[in-house]
Amino acid sequence: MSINVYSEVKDLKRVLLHRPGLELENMEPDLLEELLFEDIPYLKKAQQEHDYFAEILRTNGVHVEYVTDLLATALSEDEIKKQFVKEYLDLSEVKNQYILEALEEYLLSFDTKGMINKIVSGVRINEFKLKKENFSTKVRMNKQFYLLPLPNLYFQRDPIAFVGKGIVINKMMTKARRRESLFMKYVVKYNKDFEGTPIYYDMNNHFAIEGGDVLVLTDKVLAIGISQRTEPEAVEKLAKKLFFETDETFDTILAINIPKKRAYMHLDTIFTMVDDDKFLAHSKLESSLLVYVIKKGERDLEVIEEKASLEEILQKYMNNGKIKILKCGGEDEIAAKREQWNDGSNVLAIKPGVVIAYDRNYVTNTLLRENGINVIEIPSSELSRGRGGPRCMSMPMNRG
Ligand SMILES: NC(=[NH2+])NCCC[C@H](N)C(=O)O
Repeated sequence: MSINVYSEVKDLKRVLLHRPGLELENMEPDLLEELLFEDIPYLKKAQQEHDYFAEILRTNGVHVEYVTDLLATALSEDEIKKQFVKEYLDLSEVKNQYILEALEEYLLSFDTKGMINKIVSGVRINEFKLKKENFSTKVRMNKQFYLLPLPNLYFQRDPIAFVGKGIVINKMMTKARRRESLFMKYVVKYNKDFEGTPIYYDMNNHFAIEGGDVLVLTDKVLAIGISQRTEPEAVEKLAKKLFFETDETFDTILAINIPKKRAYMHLDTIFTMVDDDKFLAHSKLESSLLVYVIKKGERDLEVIEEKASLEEILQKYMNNGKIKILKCGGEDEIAAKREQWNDGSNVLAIKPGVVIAYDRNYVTNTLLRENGINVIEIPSSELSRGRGGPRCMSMPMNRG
């Protein structure tokens, strides 16, 4: 199977998801901020909503894969499984040797699927007794978890990004999510289905980048948000890699400087592509933006600073005078803010002009329809509580 992502809107053929599970039941109010949630979704409903989303994808001809299944296949050999657990624990906050040894033993006592589920849902302090204890273990264990859950895993958009025929394995900005990238790193390395997939960025790099900031506009142009989660150094490194060390067709990156705040989190929180010439964006984004246009020069990157509306910049660099930006929530300021908050701008295109959107954002969805977009709605009362929409919940592997 080869990766093929040269567009945000072309026919979606294969996609990566994670069905939310017990990790949501290990969230409690005191942990919410650290775990990047504002509220606790009700698991049973969240799963029903997620299954509906997956089914809509399937009925539209998209092959759905679950990251935990791909990982289980990758970890089928004991040695690889052990190596994964070691690397996973290295990325966690646990430093105490006795606790590390005990955790390793505990995790490896499960079969592979069970172990992966455990890693995702988190390990509570009361799950097992330490064989060796000392003063520091006592202090360290004065909390609820050895390993915190990964409640954000259902936002498969962020830990990696498939770009062209390769993969960007992200160094994630927050501690809460950093461990997530390891899943697909192991899949690409050890799951035969992904053999030969080139790696364009690795999570061991120092600078952060997250998939929600990476949009593949055409086979030439990428848009990457410089945001709360993605640093300019990471964009620069990726640009050099793509332009000069691969045979990819990309020659332009629009590095869009967006406010470094939670409401703007990733570029795709405020801006998604819905058709060959139509985008949906946060209503406040339209005016003037600073965009660094990174071009493939002869031997080095060439950077031009553009200060104009996003519409003008897209028209110019995508070479399409017809490009139009629709506003999330339309002209109604309150609706714009409400629907933006519930990821009204974060839709997933499955074909040019066909998108999957949360049903709750009805003002935006109506506006999309008035502009000729076919909107397929999915239920959203629980999934939306994690502040991510259909695009955040999915990672395309093949479009075309
Ligand atoms: N691509 C996205 N917009 N992802 C949204 C992720 C939301 C998640 N709770 C976080 O804070 O990381």
